Amino acid sequence: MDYKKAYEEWRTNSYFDQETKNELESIKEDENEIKERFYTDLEFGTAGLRGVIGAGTNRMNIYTVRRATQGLANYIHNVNGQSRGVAIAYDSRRMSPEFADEAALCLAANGIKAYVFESLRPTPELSYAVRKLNCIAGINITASHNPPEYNGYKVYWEDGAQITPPHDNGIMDEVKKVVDFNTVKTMEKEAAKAAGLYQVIGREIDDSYMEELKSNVIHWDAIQESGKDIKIVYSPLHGTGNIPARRIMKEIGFENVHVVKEQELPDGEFPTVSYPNPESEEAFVLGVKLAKEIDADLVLATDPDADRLGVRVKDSKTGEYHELTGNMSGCLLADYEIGQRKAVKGLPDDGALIKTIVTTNMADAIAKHYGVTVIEVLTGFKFIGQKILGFEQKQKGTYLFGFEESYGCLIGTHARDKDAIVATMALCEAAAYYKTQGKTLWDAMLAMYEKYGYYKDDIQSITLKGIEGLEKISVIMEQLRNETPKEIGGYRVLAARDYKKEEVKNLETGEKTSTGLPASNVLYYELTDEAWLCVRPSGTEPKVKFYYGIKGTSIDDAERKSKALGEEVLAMIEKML
Ligand SMILES: O=P([O-])(O)O[C@H]1O[C@H](COP(=O)(O)O)[C@@H](O)[C@H](O)[C@H]1O
Ligand SMILES: [Mg+2]
Repeated sequence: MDYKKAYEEWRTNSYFDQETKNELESIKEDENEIKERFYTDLEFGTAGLRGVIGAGTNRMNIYTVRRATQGLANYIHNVNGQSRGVAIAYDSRRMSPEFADEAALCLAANGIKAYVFESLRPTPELSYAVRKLNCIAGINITASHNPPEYNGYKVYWEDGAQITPPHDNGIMDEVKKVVDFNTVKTMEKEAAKAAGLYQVIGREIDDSYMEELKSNVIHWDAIQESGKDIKIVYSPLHGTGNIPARRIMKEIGFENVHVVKEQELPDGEFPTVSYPNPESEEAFVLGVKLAKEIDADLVLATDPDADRLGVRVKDSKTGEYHELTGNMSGCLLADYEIGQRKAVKGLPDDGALIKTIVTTNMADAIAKHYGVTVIEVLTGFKFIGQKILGFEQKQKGTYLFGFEESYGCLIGTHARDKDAIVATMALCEAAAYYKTQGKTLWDAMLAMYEKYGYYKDDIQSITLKGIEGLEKISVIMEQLRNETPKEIGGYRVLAARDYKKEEVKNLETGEKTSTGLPASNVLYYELTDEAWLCVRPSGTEPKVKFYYGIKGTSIDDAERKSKALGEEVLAMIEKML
């Protein structure tokens, strides 16, 4: 893309507003900034569009949001779905309500009805609303847990999952075809409302969403018995979780919930953290502080769009609060949900647990224990959603549970994206259930290690921003791709999977087989002693991620092995930078 030409167009064309032009004027001496903003169009990644808010083609602003929506509208017309409408939600970020309205009014101007939530809502509720309202698609304006300068645009198809092939490519192609901004339609809100093309939604969807969640409770008896004794600290991290997470806990019988006041209200600047990711240590500082003051059993935090649930659980022996990673809380919930479902009503013959290629191998051990099939997909909850649709259509299988490496799981099939509200509900229920057995969630976690093995998984992510960062990430990937390591951290490489080439190479025999998954820029090394390492560029943040896992013989052994491999991985990264 000729970035100078694009920059000039945005500065001079009467289509763009004065504020945008002023912003662009202020960078006229900064060649690099101009290039960063205009060298490309913002592209769809793991979870739709995500970018820094500001003027430019590679930024999130009303023009790029309208353009993406015009492409979506064109695609909806291509498949003749215009009569079904599109559900739209947004989070607590800067510009989120404005972008939601821009999307709605672009759709309306294209004759497609928009159902817009009256105020902020979680991602999983939007996913639910798409199916509930029989919409053809859905949009959520959110950049999840990214830093405050970001916003984003998640796109859902009629099944309630984020777009995957063929719709993602179809939509992206339509977006690319929108080259002239004057072909992007919009209309006035009052006119859209009068024409019945802009409908506000809220309460009815909230109520039925809550009912759907509750239908997944297995042990009402346990909640009744010990729910009120469990003390919970909860933080919505300034996002959308506050109302729904508290509502579900209250409605199922957890009354002893203490909200982190400083993080209670929606605020797109996320003033108490540098970025609102429950996976970061700082997100839990205030929550754990409050937990210690009141002696809480668990600390929960949802990310701004409430699809990730972060967890800390109290160790009754030491009084310490242990972090549960996404893998750990995912396993805890998988074991509880599948195990208790089996005990209470039995499992379907074709029950399946869905994980991604970077989810812990403990998931496989759990599935094996309950005689359940494991299905592996690429990173991105959308691929788990895609499997659920497959089960509904023609593929054999019944969805039991699905989870990722990062925080994110889904209990039930009401939503087709990860759901931190239902996860909050299930985790509280599990805490109540284990309490009736005299155990804490941490005890349950320890019991799982004993039962399934001491799996420990971790990640090292390196942030590499901008055009230069992208290039570095691509150099790292190519370097590894061209020179397969024979050994990593003292473990021999048994097989190297190159998901881009869709190929698994057995390093001992030289034999090549297929990965069985669609092409994706991911490298995966199977190591001796059930260890592994996987490298992929993030599709939501300017990062390259190194995921790894080991299996130990005790907690201490696993800690030691994981730390050692982590150091080796860091040294490897250091060398490549
Ligand atoms: O950011 P969220 O909570 O929407 O989560 C999104 O990004 C995560 C990380 O993706 P990546 O490793 O490509 O950055 C994905 O696992 C998840 O499925 C996706 O919805
Ligand atoms: Mg999120």
